[in-house]
Amino acid sequence: MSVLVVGSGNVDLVSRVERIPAPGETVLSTGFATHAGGKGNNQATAAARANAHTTFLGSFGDDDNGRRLLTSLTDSGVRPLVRTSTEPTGTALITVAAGGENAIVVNAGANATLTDLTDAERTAVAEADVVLLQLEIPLATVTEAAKAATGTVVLNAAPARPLPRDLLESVDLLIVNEHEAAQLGGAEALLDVVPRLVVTLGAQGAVIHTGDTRTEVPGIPVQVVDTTGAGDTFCGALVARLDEGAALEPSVRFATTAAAVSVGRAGAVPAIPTREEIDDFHR
Ligand SMILES: Nc1ncnc2c1ncn2[C@@H]1O[C@H](COP(=O)(O)OP(=O)(O)OP(=O)(O)O)[C@@H](O)[C@H]1O
Repeated sequence: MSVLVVGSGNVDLVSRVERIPAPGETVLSTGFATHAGGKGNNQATAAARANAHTTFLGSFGDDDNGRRLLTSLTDSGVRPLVRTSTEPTGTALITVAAGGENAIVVNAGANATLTDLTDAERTAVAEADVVLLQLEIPLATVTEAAKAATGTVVLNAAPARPLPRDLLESVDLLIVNEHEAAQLGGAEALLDVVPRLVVTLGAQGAVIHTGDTRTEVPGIPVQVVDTTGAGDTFCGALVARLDEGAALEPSVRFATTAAAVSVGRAGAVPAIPTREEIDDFHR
């Protein structure tokens, strides 16, 4: 069994400030850190740490940030199938104010060059048992991968944007948060096109929609430290369980536990739990 994640990799450059600077203004940072990020990178990491045999297909620059992402992926057990672009590795410049307010500038960089899959890339897509996609790479590539897949196609439609019908028709399972669900026309409209839908509800957990059935999976109460990447942990863990042959409901319960562990810890990638940590959570 195997999971292929086709998606983005970014390096997050995070500066803490007293307040967000106004245009033209310079403020001094009170702390700085860089982290591996991007939804594709995070979700591949989550799937691999949950024990799935995971490959990541993406595009990084020939630069220190790209090498950093590759190291982060391989350290988590992900097999990288990564192009080297002449564009720089994607970055997110994140400014976080003391009150929690933030201002973010994203440069897609190499992620935007992940177009026109090569024969080897199409073969990897076709051979995967589960293909997991998000929307931080060109939409045409997401659609191309969804159509080339022969296994289960899971789309996390984030960040939200209008989706072509032929993409949705290739999706077996759609995962969205409640804002994305609303932006895409609501659960009922989506279920006209996709057979299975999971809507995540933050601390409340998630709802599974399949045909006429609606199943609520409650969130697990935890002391919240940092919710960054909770959605990515949820998606990666969910596909790891699906890939083992588990049904959707137990897979969503497993993902809810994994995401709860991650919100109890700081950061995105550092907070993503291993299989052992997820299994131990209830003991
Ligand atoms: N405060 C919380 N307590 C427990 N679990 C949480 C909490 N917040 C999120 N989760 C878990 O993470 C899952 C995804 O969270 P959410 O619905 O906020 O998605 P998201 O908006 O994509 O997340 P993010 O953008 O913060 O990564 C939820 O379904 C839930 O299982």
